[in-house]
Amino acid sequence: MASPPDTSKTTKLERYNSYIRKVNSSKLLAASSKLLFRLTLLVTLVLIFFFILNYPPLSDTAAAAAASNHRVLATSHLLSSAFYGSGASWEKEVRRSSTPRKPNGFSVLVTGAGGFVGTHSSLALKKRGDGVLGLDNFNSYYDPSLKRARQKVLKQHEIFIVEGDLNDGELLAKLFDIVPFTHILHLAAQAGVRYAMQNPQSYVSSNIAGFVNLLEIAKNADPQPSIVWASSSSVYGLNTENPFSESHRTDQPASLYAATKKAGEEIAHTYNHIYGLSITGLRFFTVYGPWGRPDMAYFFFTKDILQGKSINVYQTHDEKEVARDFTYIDDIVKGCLGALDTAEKSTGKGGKKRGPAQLRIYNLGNTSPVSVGKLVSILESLLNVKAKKHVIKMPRNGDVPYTHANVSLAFRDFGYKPSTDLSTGLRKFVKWYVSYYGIKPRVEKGITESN
Ligand SMILES: O=C(O)[C@H]1O[C@H](OP(=O)(O)OP(=O)(O)OC[C@H]2O[C@@H](n3ccc(=O)[nH]c3=O)[C@H](O)[C@@H]2O)[C@H](O)[C@@H](O)[C@@H]1O
Repeated sequence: MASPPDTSKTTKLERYNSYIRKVNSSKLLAASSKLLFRLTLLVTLVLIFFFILNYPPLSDTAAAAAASNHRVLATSHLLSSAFYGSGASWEKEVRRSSTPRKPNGFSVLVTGAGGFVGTHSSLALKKRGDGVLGLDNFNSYYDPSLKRARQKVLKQHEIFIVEGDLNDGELLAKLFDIVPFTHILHLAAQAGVRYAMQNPQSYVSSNIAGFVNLLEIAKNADPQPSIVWASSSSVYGLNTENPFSESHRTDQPASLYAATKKAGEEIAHTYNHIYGLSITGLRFFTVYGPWGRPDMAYFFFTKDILQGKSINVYQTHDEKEVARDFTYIDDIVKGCLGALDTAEKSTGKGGKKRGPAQLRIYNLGNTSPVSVGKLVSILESLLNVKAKKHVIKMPRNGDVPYTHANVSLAFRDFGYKPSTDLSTGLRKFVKWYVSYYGIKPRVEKGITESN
């Protein structure tokens, strides 16, 4: 009888193989569950991170605004690189918006296009046939819904705002890859004199680091654009000569805000000197008007007076009235366009200077200072409400007692001639304010009576 084949060896081998398979599969299982665990942990951490960044929601209080502002800047910086320009349609929008409609029209990058002066200037440029591309990070220094409402208006006029931060070099470089901008109107900034004591870093980040970043990109661009940018009357600081002329001292800033704007003027000198960038700085004097900034006195006085809240009216330490050369937005826009129109071409190419380039500084004011007390009484009559005034000594918060512009240089070079007095300008502002916030009936009488 034939003996059955000896299978003991193959059985052993099979058992051994099956053992190895089991070990391997349990190792695989362990490894994949480890991987799954790590992945879950990562996703949870990312979710927590974004939750923290976006919470609490926007608040009115200055402290919350400060924190929130920083968060938004940080998020916008992180997100913009990841999400901008994610497609052909985005690039198409960028090109379409920045293409001029008239022959020899400009192609202007307007930074801070969601801001007060940015919105008005963008509209004016677009209306006359220039191409305009906006850039804004929509931070929450003041109510972002107002910036979004301005963005809507720009969109209706076919102006596209790229959402991103000045400090995002990758984004800026990409924009210059797509569009050969002829000009930059640089209005993005951390504004406000008093807020600099609460959030000093935001001034350094926008007004210094952001400006340098923009100039770095501009100097490398081919063609190099001409640059017009917003400085501030606050650079005159403790200057006592009157009215303020561009030749007066600007080395005694009274606030960090003023110091960062003054730094911007010096930085502009450097980039002009080394790289041949054509740069014009405009010293704005307390700009006001429809679609204005809610952090400014005329704006929050209006809100507080209507709500029956008291307002603080500052006076100097020797009990004199505090006054400002309040300048209406339409005059400022004319000044911006005049500066753009007379800006010469930059002379450099690919980061190299090829000859001397234009470097200018101009005051854009109203040439007629008005006391804060008078501002309040104009508002009272327009709003038809008596203000609850607290006259107090100006806190030591960076404010200066008085501003007054001499604008003869801007008049000489581009015919700048402010034409709106404070009462007329405030009436236009109040008209806009009540219609924007839907409170027209209460103040209709005041606006019509003061017509
Ligand atoms: O022209 C400028 O350079 C600056 O103008 C404004 O700064 P400021 O003139 O201080 O404007 P507001 O903050 O609106 O103050 C206007 C006046 O009201 C006074 N004020 C402000 C706040 C307040 O509670 N009470 C009060 O009397 C201020 O002292 C000042 O005289 C802007 O906020 C700055 O961004 C800009 O650069």
